[in-house]
Amino acid sequence: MADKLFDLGMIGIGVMGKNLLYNMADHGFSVVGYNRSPEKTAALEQGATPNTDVKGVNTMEDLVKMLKAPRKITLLVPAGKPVDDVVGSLLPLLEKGDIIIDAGNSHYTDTLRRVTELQPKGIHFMGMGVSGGESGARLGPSIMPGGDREAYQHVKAVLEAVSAKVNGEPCTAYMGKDAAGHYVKMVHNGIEYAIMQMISEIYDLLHRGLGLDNDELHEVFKTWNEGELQSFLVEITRDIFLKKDDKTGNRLVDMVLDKAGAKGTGKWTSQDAMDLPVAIPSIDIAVSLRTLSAFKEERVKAAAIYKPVIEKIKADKKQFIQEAGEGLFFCTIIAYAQGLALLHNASEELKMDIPMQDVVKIWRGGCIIRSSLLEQFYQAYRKNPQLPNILLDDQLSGLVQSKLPAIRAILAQAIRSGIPAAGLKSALAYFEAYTTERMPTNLIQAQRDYFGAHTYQRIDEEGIFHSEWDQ
Ligand SMILES: NC(=O)C1=CN([C@@H]2O[C@H](COP(=O)(O)OP(=O)(O)OC[C@H]3O[C@@H](n4cnc5c(N)ncnc54)[C@H](OP(=O)(O)O)[C@@H]3O)[C@@H](O)[C@H]2O)C=CC1
Ligand SMILES: O=C(CO)[C@H](O)[C@H](O)COP(=O)(O)O
Repeated sequence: MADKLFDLGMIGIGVMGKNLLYNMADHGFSVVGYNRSPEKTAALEQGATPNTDVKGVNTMEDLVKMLKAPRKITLLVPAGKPVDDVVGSLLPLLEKGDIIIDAGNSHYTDTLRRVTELQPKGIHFMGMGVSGGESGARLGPSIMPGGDREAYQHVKAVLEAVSAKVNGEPCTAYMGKDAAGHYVKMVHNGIEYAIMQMISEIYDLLHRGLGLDNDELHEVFKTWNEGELQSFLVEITRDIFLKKDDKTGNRLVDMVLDKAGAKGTGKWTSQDAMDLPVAIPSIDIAVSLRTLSAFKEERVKAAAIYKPVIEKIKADKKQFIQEAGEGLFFCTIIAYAQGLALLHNASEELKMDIPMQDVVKIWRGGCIIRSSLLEQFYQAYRKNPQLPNILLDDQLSGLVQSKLPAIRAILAQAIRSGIPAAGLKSALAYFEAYTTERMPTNLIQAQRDYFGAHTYQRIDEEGIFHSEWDQ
C-alpha cells in the first residue's frame, strides 16, 4: 500500500490528458498520471502549478496502487484499439467498484460494448465527451459524461469543479444512459464540422469574391464576434487572419495547404444519422468537402481542364458584408438545428434519455461550438424539452425568418461568381425543404412504384396502393 493515496488517476498525458490533469490539480484534487512513453510522465510534475498535488508514475501498477478506492481513472488516449489496450492492461489491477472514465472521442458503440463487458466484472465504465481543445482542458472545458449513474455520483463534484462556468453554472451535466456522453460529443463535433465549413465558405466569398485582404477579414470577424455571431469559432477565425508566418513573413493562413484532416467524429455523425435516419445535410456536406479537399492533385488537374473563372462580387461592399454576417448566422442556426434534431431522435431510438436542455446549457461555455446562440436554444428547450427541432420554436422562427433575405442574397452572388458555398447552400436547402408542406417526393414515390412496385400512399384515402403506371 502506498503511503499517500491520490484522488484521481489519468492515463494518457498528451494534449488533453495533461491539461485536464493540471486543471484537476488546480481545483484541489490530488492527481497521479501515467503515460506509456516515460518522457511525458517525467516532465509532468515540473509543469504543474506550484503547490498542487501532481505525481507522475511509470507503470499502471503504480498508478492503481496510489489511488483511493473506488479508483477513478480517466483515459485520454486515441479512440479505438488504444482504449481497449489500456482497459485490458488495467483490468487485472482493479477491484470491484472502481471507475474507468473514457474521456476521448470514442465511438459510442465501442463505449456500449465496453460498458457491457466490464459490468459483470463490477467495474464501472463511463463514456465522457470533453470539448474545448488544449486551453479548454486546462482552464475549463465543456464536459459531457454519460452512462453509469452510480459512477457519475462519484465524479460529479470533480467534473463540476474543473468545467467552464456560465453565469456561475458548470458546463457539465449528466447526458443520459449508456453511451450518451460519447453520443452527445459525436454530434457536438458534427455541428462543429458544419459551422467550420460554413465559416470557410463565407471567407471564400469575402476573400476571392469581394476581394477583402486578411486585415479586412480580421476586422469583419472582429465586428461579427461583438454581435449576434459571437462564438468561439468566429473569435479564433478573427485571430487567424492576423497571424504571421515566421518563415516567409506572409500571413500564415495563406501558407496552409487546403487539405482538411478529420479524425472521424464528423463521419460517424453522418453515418449514424443515415442509419436512424435523420436528415443532417449540412454535416454530411461538411464531411464530404473535407474528403474532397484531400483530393488535391485531382482538383488541380480538374482546375487545369475547366479553368474556373471566379467573377468578382459587384455588390455594395458594406451591404454584402452585412448580408454575409446575417447569412452565416442563419446557416449556423441550421447547423445546430440539424445536430440537435439528430440528438433528439437518437435519444428516443437508443433510449438514452438525453436531456436536451442540459446539452445546450453545457455547450454555452468551454466547448468549441460555444456561441451566444446557445442561450436561445436553452430557453427553447426549457419551454419544451421534447422539441423535435429548434426551428419549430416560436422565438427562433422569427429570428430565422428575418435572416432569409440575407442568405438568399449572398447565395445568389455565390452562384453568379462561381464560388462553391456548398455548406451554406445545404443549410438554405434544408430549411426550404423542412418548411415545405408538400415536397415533390410524390413523384419519387410514383417512380418507385412504376419501376419496382414499391407501392405508395394517397393523400385522400388510407392504405397502401400500387398502380400499373405504363398502362
Ligand atoms: N486535441 C483535442 O482538441 C481534443 C482531443 N480529444 C480526444 O482526446 C483523446 C486524446 O487526444 P489528444 O490528447 O489530443 O491526443 P495526444 O496524441 O496529444 O495524446 C494521446 C496520448 O495517448 C497516448 N497513447 C497513444 N496511443 C496509446 C496506446 N496505444 N496505449 C497507451 N497510450 C497511448 C500517447 O502516448 P505517447 O506519448 O506514448 O504517444 C499520448 O500521450 C482522443 O480521443 C481525442 O480525439 C477530445 C477533445 C479535444
Ligand atoms: O473533439 C475535438 C474538438 O471538439 C477534437 O479537436 C477533434 O480532433 C476535432 O475533430 P477533427 O480532428 O476530425 O477535426
